[in-house]
Order: sequence, then structure tokens, then C-alpha cells
Amino acid sequence: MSKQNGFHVVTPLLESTGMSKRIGTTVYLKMESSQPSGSFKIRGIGYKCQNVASLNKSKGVICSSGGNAGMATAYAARKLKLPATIVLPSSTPELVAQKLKDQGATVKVVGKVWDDANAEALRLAESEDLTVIHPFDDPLVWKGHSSIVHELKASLPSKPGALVVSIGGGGLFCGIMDGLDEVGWGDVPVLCMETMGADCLNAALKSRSLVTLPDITSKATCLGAKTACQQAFEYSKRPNVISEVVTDLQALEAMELFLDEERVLVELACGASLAAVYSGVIQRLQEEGRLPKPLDSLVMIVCGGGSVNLAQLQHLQAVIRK
Ligand SMILES: COC[C@H](NCc1c(COP(=O)(O)O)cnc(C)c1O)C(=O)O
Repeated sequence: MSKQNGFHVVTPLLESTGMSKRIGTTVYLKMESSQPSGSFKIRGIGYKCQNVASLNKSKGVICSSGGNAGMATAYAARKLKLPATIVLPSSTPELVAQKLKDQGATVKVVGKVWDDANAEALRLAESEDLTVIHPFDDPLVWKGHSSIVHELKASLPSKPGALVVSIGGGGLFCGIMDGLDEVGWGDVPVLCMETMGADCLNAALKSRSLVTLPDITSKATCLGAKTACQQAFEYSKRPNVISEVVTDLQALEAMELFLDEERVLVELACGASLAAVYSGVIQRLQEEGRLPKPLDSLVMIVCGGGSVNLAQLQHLQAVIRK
């Protein structure tokens, strides 16, 4: 991978026969699960880390993460020969800590949810003079993520009918919206998917102001930011943006169907987006007249996630179905 292109790879854009059949139009899968760190995060986090390294003043980077931003930070820092510290909440599956250590990162587990880990990361950044890599609220992170849309523009035969994205703190969403504006697709409907109990953007839209959730009760802990970033809230007010929430069970069922039909294991956070098709959200929005029927096409951002393996899937099946 040449340096100026960052640490991410140009990911496959596959057609899903199963999903296309379900909604009566071509569904394209943008396979960010194929990225070297396991998720789309390496695009924006890698770009941010390269920027930090180019300033040549950093003693090291520190990232608070539900898991995937941390894995992207650890991967990029190793490539840049920068010391990396990742602060995880205790809700992050244990397999993540080992993956981070395998990348040479220092790992600290602090607090119950991402917000607690973030408070500790900010404190450590101050005391140890480290450069903060924010997992979702940074224009450089959004710029890196926007490369997804530029790749779609180069690959798709025409403008997509709609696009589906998962929401944690809203960084992926901001990158997608920046990219759509840049390529002249600013009117494309964008469906923002969250799980119940990690639905900070949907809650903000309902109360017409940013809100902080009382807790994160979804098992999709990689979507577990209690407050969406301001820019995501601003973008979510656009008429072409739709916000929907699914249950953990719907996200799990989507993970299972995707594994069966597309042979790829993704996180519950990604299942939230896949559920837009598998749980009939797209079809309901079409019946309500909020999405055209038929859609010209649908692009599913398969955000991926490295915090999952067979054992973690079996754990989720047990706890969500108990
Ligand atoms: C608390 O966690 C935020 C962030 N995960 C965010 C995330 C998202 C949502 O991205 P965002 O909206 O936060 O930019 C989607 N899909 C996957 C697989 C993710 O890991 C993290 O890893 O620190």
C-alpha cells in the first residue's frame, strides 16, 4: 500500500443476490470487513495518524475505543513506528485486548462504557503528553472515511438509490455525508441504523437536540457512544437522512443471515445496518413512501468489526436469546 494512499485498501463492492431478491433491486455490499484492521475505521483513523506523524512532534497516540477505532489506531501506529495506548471499556470483548497487544499497543481497560474510557484517555493524554485520536469526532477522521464514497463513485454504474450506514458516535456517517457532497450525490437517501440502547442519534432527532443516553444497554457495544457528535446531528437534519433503530435480536439475526448467505462474519454493530434489509426496514419505509419503490439500487456499508469470532457469536446468541 503506497503511503499517500494511507493504510486502508480499496474494498470489494459485491452484489448480494439474497438481499437484492428481498428488496427487488440490486444491493451492493461495500466490504469494509476486508480492511486490514477489520473495519472501515482504518480509513479515517489511519489518515489522522498519518497527519499526526507528519507533524513529527508526537510522543505517541492514545485512542479510547469500543474496539475497532483502537484496532485501527494500533495498526496505523505500528506502521508509523508511533507508540500507541488504547483505552477500552470493560464492555469490549476480551479478544480485542489480545489483538491490540499483538499490534504492539499498550492496553488499558477503564470503566463500563466508551464514555468512561474516553475520560481516562483524555486524562492520560494530558499527563503523558500523548496525542488523542478521537474514534469519531474529528474532521480528519471523517475525511479518511469519505474515501468510501469516492470508491463507490468510481465503481457504481450510476448514482445509488439509497445508502445504509451504522451509527455509533456518527464519524462514519459524517465521512459518508462529506463524500456524497464531494461527488455530487448530496441528495442520495442515507439510512442511519442504530440498535436500541445505543441509539444516541435517533434520540437526538426525537428531542431536536443532542442528548446523552443514560446508559448503553445494547450488546452492540461498538456503537456505544452515549452522545452523537455535533456534526452528525447537523447532518441528520437533512431531508435525505432517515434514522431507524432495530433490536439487538434483529441485528443478531442479520449477522447470522449474512454469515449464511454471504459467508462473512461481522459484528453486531454491522448487523444493525444489515437488518435494514433482513428485518424489513427498507420495505416498510417504501410502504410509508419515505423511500422510492423500487429503489434504483442500494449500497450497504458493511462496516465489519474485529471484535467478533465464533465464540463471541455463540456468546451473543446465548445472551440475546436468553
Ligand atoms: C463506541 O465505539 C465507537 C467505535 N466503533 C464504531 C463503529 C461503527 C460506528 O462508527 P461511528 O459512528 O462511531 O463513527 C460502526 N461499525 C463498527 C464495526 C464500529 O466499530 C470504536 O470502535 O471506538
